[in-house]
Amino acid sequence: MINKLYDTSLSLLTDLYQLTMAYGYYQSQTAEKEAVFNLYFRKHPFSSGFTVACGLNYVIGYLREYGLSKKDIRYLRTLTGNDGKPLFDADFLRYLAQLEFTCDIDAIPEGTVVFPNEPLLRIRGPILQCQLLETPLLNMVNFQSLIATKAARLRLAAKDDTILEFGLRRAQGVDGGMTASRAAYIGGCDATSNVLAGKLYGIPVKGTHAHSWVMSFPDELTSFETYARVLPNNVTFLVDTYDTLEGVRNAIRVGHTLRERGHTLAGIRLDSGDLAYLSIEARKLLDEAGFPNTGIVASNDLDEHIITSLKEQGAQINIWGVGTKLVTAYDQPALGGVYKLAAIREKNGEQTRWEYKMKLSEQAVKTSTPGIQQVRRYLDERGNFVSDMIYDEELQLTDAATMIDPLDFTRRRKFDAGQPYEDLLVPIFRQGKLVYQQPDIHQVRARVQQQLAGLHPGVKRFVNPHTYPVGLERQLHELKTALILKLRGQG
Ligand SMILES: Nc1ncnc2c1ncn2[C@@H]1O[C@H](COP(=O)(O)OP(=O)(O)OP(=O)(O)O)[C@@H](O)[C@H]1O
Ligand SMILES: O=P(O)(O)OC[C@H]1O[C@H](OP(=O)(O)OP(=O)(O)O)[C@H](O)[C@@H]1O
Ligand SMILES: O=C(O)c1cccnc1
Repeated sequence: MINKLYDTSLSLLTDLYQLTMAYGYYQSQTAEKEAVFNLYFRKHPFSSGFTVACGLNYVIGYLREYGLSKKDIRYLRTLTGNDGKPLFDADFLRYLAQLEFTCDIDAIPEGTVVFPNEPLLRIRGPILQCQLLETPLLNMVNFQSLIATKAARLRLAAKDDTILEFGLRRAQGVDGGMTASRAAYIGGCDATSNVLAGKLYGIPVKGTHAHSWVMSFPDELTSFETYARVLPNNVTFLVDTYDTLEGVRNAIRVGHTLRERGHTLAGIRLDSGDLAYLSIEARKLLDEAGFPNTGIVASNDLDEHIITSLKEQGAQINIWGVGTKLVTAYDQPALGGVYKLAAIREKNGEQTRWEYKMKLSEQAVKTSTPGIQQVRRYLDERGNFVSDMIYDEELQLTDAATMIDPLDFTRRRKFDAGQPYEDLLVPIFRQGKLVYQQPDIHQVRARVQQQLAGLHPGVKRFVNPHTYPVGLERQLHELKTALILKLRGQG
């Protein structure tokens, strides 16, 4: 899908330092060393209690087409170092030209609610390949997860109302607009105004009309009459160009004509002023005139907090048009996902064994977790999510397990063998071959709502949400502690 937007190979969509490190691995004969990297984030965006995983579909599309083209190699040949000499030698460029993607990838499916420090993607394979993928995978997963989370929050605020995504004009460029429309639909929007997103992703497209339509006629009534004549099956009038409530009266006048011709006045749209007051007044006018089923759309810099407030004020709005603050993730424009090395397979004579790796940091939250990680989500008897435990697949895990709270090691939870669970990471690629049956976009969207239903309401509230419990399985915790002590020279 992503490759369709650009008439070029996207295999150079990476930071230069990935290529220089790849060159380093190649020249030091370690390029093929098996490694495991994890992609995870450390903090929810928007002070949210949850994040929605999104972007895997792009990752799959990217990796299926992976391979440097002749033009890519020609370009790399032109790169020079500080001394003006070529950065890469011819042997390395030949190696890159023949490079095929052969990694194993496991991932948490799109539409799953996820939490800090859980690997959303686990990449295992030759270290050179894993390294090259750091930047594109982060690029795809960070942004789409951010927007899907914002949209899921809008859905929580709007409850059963319709949400239309109107963001394309304010989005961060062409691809930002496209991926935002996709992620917004997955997160819970019902339709987009972005027609290319409709075509490429199968998202329903919807819209009203702009002020310019009204302004291009001598008066508002004529503009509404003309619109209704041409598009009688798509009538939602923007009523605030001159005077909002007068606009509603004009909409009602044309609504009667539409009705006589067998059509309906589907809606009116408010785009300025006090949306609570105006929607209540508009609702009264519409009801009194016999249009109780005509919808009221509101737009104008909306976000989940304004929608919540408008609902508390009794606003009579049942369709929310949301643009700028959704597609730009206005209050937090990036998710800080990272990609960290967790293990390398070392040779010891004929034997090989995993050597676990971790990054220490002055800040405890920035210390990475080593190991071949999997996430086990424990459920209660009704299928509600109880807690997530990160464990190491290489360590023997019996069905009964103890989870340690990473912020307070004295806090432990025991799960007995009968406790239902689901392991979240599923195989996506094996040896570079896709082994995953991809759900369609509508199934992913439905999954978000199923997942949100599994979360305690406290985790979903906007103000000081409850922290969903995520911990390390005891053996992994002990291994991590031992490794920290060793790296600090105290082990
Ligand atoms: N009753 C309300 N309660 C809370 N927020 C509201 C209410 N009515 C409108 N808003 C929000 O307040 C902000 C109003 O912004 P602003 O003052 O720029 O709009 P406006 O002057 O009415 O319209 P515009 O400048 O776009 O023509 C918008 O984000 C809007 O969604
Ligand atoms: O407010 P947003 O959430 O971004 O939603 C999209 C906005 O785009 C349109 O207005 P436009 O930007 O053309 O002009 P306006 O701001 O003057 O209404 C529309 O009328 C909305 O107000
Ligand atoms: O269809 C609409 O009403 C619309 C589309 C894009 C931006 N604002 C509004």
